[in-house]
Amino acid sequence: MTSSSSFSQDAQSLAHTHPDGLRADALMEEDVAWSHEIDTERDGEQYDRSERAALRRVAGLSTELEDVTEVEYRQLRLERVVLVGVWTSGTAQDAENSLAELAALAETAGALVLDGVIQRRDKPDAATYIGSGKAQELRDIVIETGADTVVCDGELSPGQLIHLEDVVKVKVVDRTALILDIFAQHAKSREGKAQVALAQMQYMLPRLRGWGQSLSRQMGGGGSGSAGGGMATRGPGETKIETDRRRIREKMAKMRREIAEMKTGREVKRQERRRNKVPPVAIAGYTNAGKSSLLNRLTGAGVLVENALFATLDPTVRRAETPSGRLYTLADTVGFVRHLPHHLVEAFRSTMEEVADSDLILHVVDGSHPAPEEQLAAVREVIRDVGATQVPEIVVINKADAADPLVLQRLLRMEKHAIAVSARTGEGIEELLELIDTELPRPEVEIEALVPYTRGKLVARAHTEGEVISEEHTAEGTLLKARVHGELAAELTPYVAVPAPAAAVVA
Ligand SMILES: Nc1nc2c(ncn2[C@@H]2O[C@H](COP(=O)(O)OP(=O)(O)OP(=O)(O)O)[C@@H](O)[C@H]2O)c(=O)[nH]1
Ligand SMILES: [Mg+2]
Repeated sequence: MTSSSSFSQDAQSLAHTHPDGLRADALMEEDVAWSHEIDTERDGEQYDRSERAALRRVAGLSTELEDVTEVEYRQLRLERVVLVGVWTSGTAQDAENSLAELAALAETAGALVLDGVIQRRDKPDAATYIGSGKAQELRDIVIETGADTVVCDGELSPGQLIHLEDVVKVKVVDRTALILDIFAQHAKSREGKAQVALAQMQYMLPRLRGWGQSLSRQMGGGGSGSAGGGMATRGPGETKIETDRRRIREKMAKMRREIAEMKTGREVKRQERRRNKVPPVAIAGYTNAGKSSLLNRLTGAGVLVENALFATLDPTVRRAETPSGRLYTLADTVGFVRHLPHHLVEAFRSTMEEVADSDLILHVVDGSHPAPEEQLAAVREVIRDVGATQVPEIVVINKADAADPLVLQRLLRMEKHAIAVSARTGEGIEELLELIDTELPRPEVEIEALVPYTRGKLVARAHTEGEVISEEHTAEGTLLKARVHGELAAELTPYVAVPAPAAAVVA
């Protein structure tokens, strides 16, 4: 794990203030339910005996490298993790896909995945996420593999995290913490960093561990024992945790103010872009679908227009040109992921507003993924969330080079507005560019004007901001036939030779 990772840092920095680690002192509802759960635990009786008899091991999750020297090197800096999921519904394949995605997330965060297990249950255990017996087995796997962290495939309550940690005796993190960590590592802009930090604090706040009621409950529960620490710290610990909570709250309030200020700056920039009348196109899609690759493919091949005006654009917004010469901006966006932590959806709402504000969405989906339909649905949920349903969408089925042709056919049949491409090989990219050209809203006014050479700038603007139909250099000036936006049309009015017929006004 790199030093920039807060996956480990979070725990470490908090461990500085709390030698006992992270410990919630507020009892959550789940905790209350716990004692009942222990006596009445009957998990999975309706499933196959074999399924509940053992934790189901998911093969092929290990990322252990062949090269010994590299393994040693990685082990120095990576966390060694065991994944655990609760399979409540769907097929075994669904459950394995979910765990495979968790493995990919863990690797993205810089962890080394040693093993993964799934337990079939009606619902996650209220106390320890997986059943208490299975938690003991998990402890054995942790010892066997030498793991230092367990990653759960869901959002665990503060109580569940504590109780499971007490059984497996290594750090337990959940999917939410993992995603927050990845976002923290990847956020580049000041605003993005602040938003993630805020979301992390929000997540951590109820999860700070202190020696409060949870300890006495733990001791009462018996068996699992408490994870180190010492009761001598109980009194002062409670006070300390309160001070820390207050400090975190103050910091969060300060960050909210800062984010609000940054948002104003971004708003100004966006309005500037709007004023330039360059239609914005947003690339959205599930994480790893190939959004950035597509951005590079679409704008990299000499199409990128160098323009000082846009030098201040966010680095992920590029200028591009359609085959017919119309300019548009192409924005890469944060990748979506299933069960995006709620705090993060809130925090990134502003970033995703770019999507709602665009004239066209390129919805990228990985055609080679085992469940592309689910990815499409997950992304659409977020698109709905940010109120972008009215924006036209092109479904770009990417990785056609690696996808099963039958799956591609199925997707193309299902999605009316879809195209199969490969950002890697360039297959289908020409067609996509054409499609963008037809889907982009067209400038509304068609004009024909004789522009004197002294006003050559207007002709240049017609090229960048509108669509030039024809252009002819005459003795008196440029005879221009073009489709432009209202503002430019007004500026061109003095030179209009033949007034545009009403029928030429295109909606
Ligand atoms: N085979 C194949 N792989 C591709 C293609 N496009 C992208 N990839 C690979 O898919 C992976 C993800 O690509 P990215 O462009 O980073 O995906 P992204 O959607 O921007 O991902 P996030 O920013 O993490 O959400 C990379 O390893 C790419 O090399 C493609 O057309 N074919
Ligand atoms: Mg990307």
